[in-house]
Formats: sequence, C-alpha cells, structure tokens
Amino acid sequence: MQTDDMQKDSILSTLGWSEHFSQQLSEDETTEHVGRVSSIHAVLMNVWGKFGKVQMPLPGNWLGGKAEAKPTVGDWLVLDKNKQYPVRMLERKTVFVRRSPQNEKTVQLVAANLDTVFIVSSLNHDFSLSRLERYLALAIQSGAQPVIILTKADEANQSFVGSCVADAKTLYQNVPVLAVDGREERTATLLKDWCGHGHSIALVGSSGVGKSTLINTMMKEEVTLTGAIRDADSKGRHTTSSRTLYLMPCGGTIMDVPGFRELQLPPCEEVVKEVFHDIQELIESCAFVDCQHDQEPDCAVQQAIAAGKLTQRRLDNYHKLLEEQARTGTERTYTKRQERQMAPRPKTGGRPRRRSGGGKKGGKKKKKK
Ligand SMILES: Nc1nc2c(ncn2[C@@H]2O[C@H](COP(=O)(O)OP(=O)(O)OP(=O)(O)O)[C@@H](O)[C@H]2O)c(=O)[nH]1
Ligand SMILES: [Zn+2]
Repeated sequence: MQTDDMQKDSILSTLGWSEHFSQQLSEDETTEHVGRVSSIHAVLMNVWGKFGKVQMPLPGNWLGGKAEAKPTVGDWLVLDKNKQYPVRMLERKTVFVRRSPQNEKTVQLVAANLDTVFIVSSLNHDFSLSRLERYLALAIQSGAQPVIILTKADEANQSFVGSCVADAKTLYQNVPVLAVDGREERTATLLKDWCGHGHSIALVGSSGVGKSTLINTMMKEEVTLTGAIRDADSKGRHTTSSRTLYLMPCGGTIMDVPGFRELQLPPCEEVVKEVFHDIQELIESCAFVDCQHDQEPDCAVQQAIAAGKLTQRRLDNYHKLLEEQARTGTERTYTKRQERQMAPRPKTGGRPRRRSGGGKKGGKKKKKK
C-alpha cells in the first residue's frame, strides 16, 4: 500500500471507523465515500473522511420525520460518488439523546457513535450528586461508558474535593471519578486511557464547568473558545454554541457539547433503575410488593436510610426520575445495542411478598406466613 493510501486509511480508523460500520457497506460502496459528520450548522453538515472535510446540505427529504432518522454529529454517512450529498446513514453503535426541550414527546439527538461520555462538573456550586445521576442515566442510555470528571479541583478545599470524589464514586458501579485542574497539561495524561486510537469521547455538563478548557488541554492547542465565568454564582455564559468533533493528537476524537439549560431524560425507565440498582435491590426485600418506601413497616429502603447506607436525597431523586419517566410514556430504542440493554433483566431471588392492602402510606401489614 502507498504511504498516501495508508494515511488515508488511518484517518478513517482515527475517526472511529470500525468493523461495525464496514460490514454495513454493500459491494458497490467503498470507504472512499464514507465520512463522519464533524459538525452541523442549521442544514449544513461538515463531513470528514479520506477525502478531507467537505460541506454539504442535509437533503430536504431527510429534514422531516423522526429526529432519530436524521444525522447528528458523530454519525457515519455513505456519500455519493462526487461527495456532494449523503446517500444514507450507517447504523449507529451508540447515540446520546435527551428529551427535546420544545416537545416532551420527542427526543433531540446530541451525539452519535461515542465510546465514552465525560460527565463534567466543577468542584464549586455546580457540584450536584442528583445532576450527576441524571447525566449517568443519559450516558448509560447512550450505550457509551460514563466517566465523571470534576474540574476546578485547584480552587477547592482539599477535604471538599475528597468528599465529592468519594460521593460521586458511590453513584454507579465502578464509574471512574477524577478530580482535575482542566487547564493543566498533566490532565491529558490522566485521561489518556479513554483517548486511544479511534476512540470517541464527548464532554457533557453545565455551561462554564470547563468542557472547552479540557478539550483545549487534550488537543494541546486552543481549538475552542473558553469563557470566564461569573464569580457570584459559578454559572457559565454558554460560550460553546455548537457541537464539533475534533481529532486529538493521541489519535481519537473529542466532541464539545454546549452546556444544557434543560436536561430531561428520554424514555429510559430501565436505565434509571439500573443507575439506582442499590435501591432496586433493597426494594426486593421490602415486606410489601407495592411498598412506597415511605412509612410502611419492614421497608428495606427506609431501614437502609436509618442505617446510613442510603441517603434520602438519592431516594428522592430516584422517585423524581421515575415520575418523569411515567409522565412521558413508553420506552423507545435508538440503536441495536440499546435494544439489547433494554432487555428485561432476570429478577434477583427473594422471598415472596404481599400487597400492602391498597393503602398508599403505611399499608396494613398482613400476617407473615
Ligand atoms: N481554576 C480553574 N479554572 C478552570 C478550570 N477549568 C475551566 N476553568 C475556567 O472556567 C471558565 C469556563 O470554562 P469553559 O471551558 O469555557 O467552560 P465550558 O464548560 O466549555 O462552558 P460552555 O462552553 O459555556 O458550555 C474559564 O474561565 C476557564 O479558564 C479548572 O480546572 N480550574
Ligand atoms: Zn419499601
């Protein structure tokens, strides 16, 4: 193979091209005509492939219809022979979605084909365990691996940093949690495990938490604007206004996502239950099948709170997120992988339980068998 061809092939793998996509090509489609959407501005897309970057409009007949059917940043497209328009979109590996702020019944696609989602929060007033739980549900629903990055560790008191890291680690299985100064060069080294060749990362988090700063650090140059924040409330000013995919020097891609003002989950009840797997396990041991975990006798959830093993905050957020799910109807699936994740999990064993007798609170306890 000529050096030129090898370089062209390597750009595709750096962009994240893999077997998952190549097996979707038909015999007359070649990798000369595939590209990844690197940014979208209104109806204009930038598409990146062996040919470099080309700009093309989103075809009119792709504009209507469901949000899921339209390309978003990170999607792979097959282009026509002259690379002037997209012919079709390849099936996604993963996709990060949120509920559309304009219409509760629809979703908004944020980024596609991510391997890792960096959930960024700063170690100041922005730090909120409940918000992190919400982001974790979004990341897990996407099919990508979540990593929590706590920025501005340099400005915070060390014991606050330590307790925030410890608390964040308890939120979901073995979720990695790192406290960093996003402006420091060594932060790129700390994060290198998630930035290998062909890996795709997106950063999500409130405005002003330091997402663009982290991107510049990973890129080893200023590729995106960062904004000073208002000291009084630690809130950002929404410096980043569009989603853009960058090629990192270490050989993967990184995507900046504007800070969200509203962050509603898409339909994903099973994922919410997975994030709160500890509560789900406790529920299996409540005396009553329809326990509301409020004032019922023998409620394993309340017993765990009394014993300091679960916080009331986490239980309240669990109820809040499930109520949001109930309001917005049935679950939908966005990729094959997500479909598999949605498959009902086998129930853990447990003793047979009884109904509380219909009462919401303090249901009448029936005699144990
Ligand atoms: N001390 C300190 N300042 C930081 C750190 N990370 C970011 N900043 C500062 O925080 C401000 C906001 O950072 P940005 O990177 O623009 O935040 P953002 O999350 O990209 O904000 P949006 O683009 O609005 O979503 C800038 O002034 C950064 O210099 C950090 O780890 N330590
Ligand atoms: Zn209970």
